[in-house]
Amino acid sequence: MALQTTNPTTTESWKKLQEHYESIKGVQMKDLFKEDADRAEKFTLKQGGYYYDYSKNRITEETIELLLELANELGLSEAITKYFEGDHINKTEDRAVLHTALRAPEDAEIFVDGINVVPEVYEVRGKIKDFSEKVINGAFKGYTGKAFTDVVNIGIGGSDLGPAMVVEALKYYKNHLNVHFVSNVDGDHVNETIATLDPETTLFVIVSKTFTTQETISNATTIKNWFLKHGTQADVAKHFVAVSTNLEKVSEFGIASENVFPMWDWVGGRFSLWSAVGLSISLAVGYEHFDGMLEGAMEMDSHFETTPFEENVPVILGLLTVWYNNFFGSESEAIIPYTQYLSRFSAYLQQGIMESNGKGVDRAGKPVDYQTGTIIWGEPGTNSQHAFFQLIHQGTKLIPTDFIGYIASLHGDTDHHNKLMANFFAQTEALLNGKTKKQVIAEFEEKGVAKEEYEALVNFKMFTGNRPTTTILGEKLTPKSLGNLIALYEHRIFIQGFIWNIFSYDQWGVELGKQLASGILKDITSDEISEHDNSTVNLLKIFKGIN
Ligand SMILES: O=P(O)(O)OC[C@H]1O[C@](O)(CO)[C@@H](O)[C@@H]1O
Repeated sequence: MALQTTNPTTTESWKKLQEHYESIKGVQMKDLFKEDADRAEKFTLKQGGYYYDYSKNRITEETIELLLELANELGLSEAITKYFEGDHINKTEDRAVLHTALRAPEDAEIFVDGINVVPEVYEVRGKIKDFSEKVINGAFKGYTGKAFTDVVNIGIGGSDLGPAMVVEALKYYKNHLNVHFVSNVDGDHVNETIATLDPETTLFVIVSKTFTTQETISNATTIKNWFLKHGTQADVAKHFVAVSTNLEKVSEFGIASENVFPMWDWVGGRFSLWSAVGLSISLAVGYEHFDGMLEGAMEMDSHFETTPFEENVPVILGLLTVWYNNFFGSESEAIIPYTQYLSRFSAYLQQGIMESNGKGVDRAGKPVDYQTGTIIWGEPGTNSQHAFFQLIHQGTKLIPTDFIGYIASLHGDTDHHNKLMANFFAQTEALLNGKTKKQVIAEFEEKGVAKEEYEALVNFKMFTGNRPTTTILGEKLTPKSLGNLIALYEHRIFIQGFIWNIFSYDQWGVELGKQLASGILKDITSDEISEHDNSTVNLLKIFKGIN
C-alpha cells in the first residue's frame, strides 16, 4: 500500500470545513444548547467507565460529519489497520509502532517483520511479574541481606515521565516500597535523592532505550560510584537492573545479563510505560495493578480499532483538536485533571503530544504550510483555577480545555470531593455561558450598588463565554481506568498526526541541542573555546571566568 501523503488542506472536505467554519465561527454554544434539548446526549460518548461529553464545543452535527468526511477522504481506516498490524509507519526510522502489542491478549498474533512479537512480550511481562513479586515480598534482598525499602528509577523523557506519572497517579494502590525518580543531569537532582537513601536497601532501575542518553548514563554512573563506596563490584548485581534495547551497552556498564529487562525498537520512548519501562510502576503498586493498567489500555485499543468513527472516542476527540488548531487558530490545549493523583498527567502528555506532533515537514518530506502539533499545558484543578484560569476565561486566546474528573473519590471524603467536583462542573459551565453585561448590571443592582459606582467596572466583570471544553468524567481512578485514559491520548496523537500528514513517531527535533551540547562540553572542560556565534562565546567566557 502506498504511503498516504495528501496535504489535508487540498482535500474537498477541508474546503467544506473552511466554509462551514465561516458560517459557524460567530455562533454561540449557549444558543445551540437552547435550540437542541438533546445536545448533551447527542455529543456524549461512553467508553471504558468514562463519559466523554464534548457538547460544550463549538460544533454542530454538520461539523462532526465534515471532520469525519475529512478522515475518510484521507483514508483513516487503512491507516489504523497499518498502525495495529505493525507496518513500519515510523518511516524515518524504519520501524513499526506497536505499543498496542504490549497490552494485546496473550493469544493475539502481531507480526513485526514476519515474527509474532506477542510471545516475547509475555515473556518479559512474566519476568517483570516475577521480579516485582520477589522485591515486594522481600525474597530478593540487598547485599547485606536486608529487604528493599526504596527504588530509584534512573531515566529521562519517556524513560521517566510515564512511570513517574503513573506511580503518582496510582499512589493510592502503592505498597511499602518508596519509588524515587532521578532524571535531570543537574547533579542536584541525583545528590538530593541519594542523600536520603540507604545503599543496603535501595534498588536502582536504569531505564534507557538506547543506553546512550547523557543524563541517564551520568546519573547512573554517579549512583554506582556512590554505591561502590558502600558495597563491592559483586554487590552491584543485587542492586542494579536495567531496561534497554541496547544489551551491549548495558553489559559495558557492568550489569549482569539476568538483570536486564529487554524492550524493542518498535516501542517509542514516549509510549513505553507499558513495557519493562514500567518496571518501577510494577514495583510500586504490584504486578496485578500494572496488569490492570494494561487491561484498561487494551480495552481502549479495541474500542479504537473496531468502533465506527462517529462513536469512536479517540477519533472524535482527535478531530476536535484539528478543528480548533486549523480552523479557529488555537495554538494550545489545556488538560486539567480534577484529581491530585493526576498531577503529572499534563507534563507526561507534553512529551507524548509535543514530541510526536511538533513537526514541520510532511510525509512527503516537504515543509507544511498549515499548523500542526498543539502546545499542551495544564495543572490539576482546583490549583489551576487560582493560577491561570483568568486567561482561559477572559484572555484573548481560545484554549480548548479537557476537564478530567471522577465520580467516586478514592479516599471517600465526600465533603472534599463534592467541593472539588462542584468546581469541576462550574468551570465548564462558566466557560460555556460566560456572563453578559445585563447579568453583571443585575448583580450590582441586586446588591444596591449605585450606577455611577459600578458603571466603569461592568466591562471588566463580563465573560464572553463560548470557550470550548470537553468533559471526561470517569467512574473511579483505578489502574484499569488510568490505562484506558492514557491509551485514549495515545490514539488521539495518532489521529492528529495522520490528518496533518506528518510522522508522529520520530523525534529528530531533539537531536541538534544534544549534538551541540557535546561540543560545548569540550569547550567548558578544555582551555579552548571553539567557533560559535558571538553571544555563545561571550557567555562561555563569563561561565569560565575568562575576561
Ligand atoms: O530511553 P532513552 O534512550 O534514554 O531516551 C530518553 C528520551 O530521549 C528522547 O529520545 C529524546 O529526548 C526521548 O524520545 C526519549 O524518551
